[in-house]
Amino acid sequence: MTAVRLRDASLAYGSRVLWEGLSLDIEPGEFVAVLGPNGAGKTSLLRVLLGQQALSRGSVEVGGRPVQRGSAGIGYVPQQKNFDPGLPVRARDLVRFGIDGHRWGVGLRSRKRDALVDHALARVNATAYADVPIGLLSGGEQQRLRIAQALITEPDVLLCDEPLLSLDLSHQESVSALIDERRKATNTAVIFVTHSLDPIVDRVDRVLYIAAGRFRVGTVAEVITSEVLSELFGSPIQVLEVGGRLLVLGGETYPHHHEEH
Ligand SMILES: Nc1ncnc2c1ncn2[C@@H]1O[C@H](COP(=O)(O)OP(=O)(O)OP(=O)(O)O)[C@@H](O)[C@H]1O
Repeated sequence: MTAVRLRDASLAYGSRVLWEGLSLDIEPGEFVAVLGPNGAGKTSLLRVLLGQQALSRGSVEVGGRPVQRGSAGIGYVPQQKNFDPGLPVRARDLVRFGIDGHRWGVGLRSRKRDALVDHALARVNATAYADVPIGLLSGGEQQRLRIAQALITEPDVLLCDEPLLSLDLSHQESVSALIDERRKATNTAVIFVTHSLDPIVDRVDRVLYIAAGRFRVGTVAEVITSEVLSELFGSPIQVLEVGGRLLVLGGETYPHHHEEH
């Protein structure tokens, strides 16, 4: 069954159209990166999939059903803000909220919950700091816990909003490897909003690039080209390959790593 299906979907706030005519099927286990300049409507797309924002037109289904707020079939890693160092919440408490905040968890015995939390912590290699207050952990460690929280209900779809923001290179690599391993192990579809393709370019199956009220969908090689992006932005964009990286100049400047294709 298709993990996410959008049909002729449009989103406008008043007269401002963020995107329109978006038809897209995302398959189980597929890794889709969502790119675009600030304000293009990337987070709004995630909000649509979460059932927090209605489409202006068209339809959206997740797991073959119309989207539902609070569905256990969707895991969500929100845009990162570091936790306050004094916050009296341990790592395991944060992960546990992934169960307690859901109808999914109603009726589960306490021992069963503890076992699920331990398992989720182990899967993201966070057992060693399970009892540490989250505000004392590094950005990368905090991000692992958010991923554990999002995955504890075994969702079919994982939505990530800039999950690598403010992480150093080694944490960017380990967090994206973690997400990639998980989607392969459990066939979870991943929709990953990002400003930089660099850490995930080898992992993504397709890119959804949104700009100027329009969008393009395809592989990195199909979409990240001067021709396609200039047409999308409606102004000259240059995609340059420099030292094995792909640089997009104009519109907004993003460094993109590029593999030989
Ligand atoms: N509920 C709302 N009502 C009106 N306008 C909104 C609403 N939510 C978002 N917007 C506007 O829609 C635009 C798109 O917002 P969105 O957060 O989806 O963009 P984005 O692509 O995720 O941007 P960024 O890269 O900056 O995070 C923004 O200009 C935002 O101010």
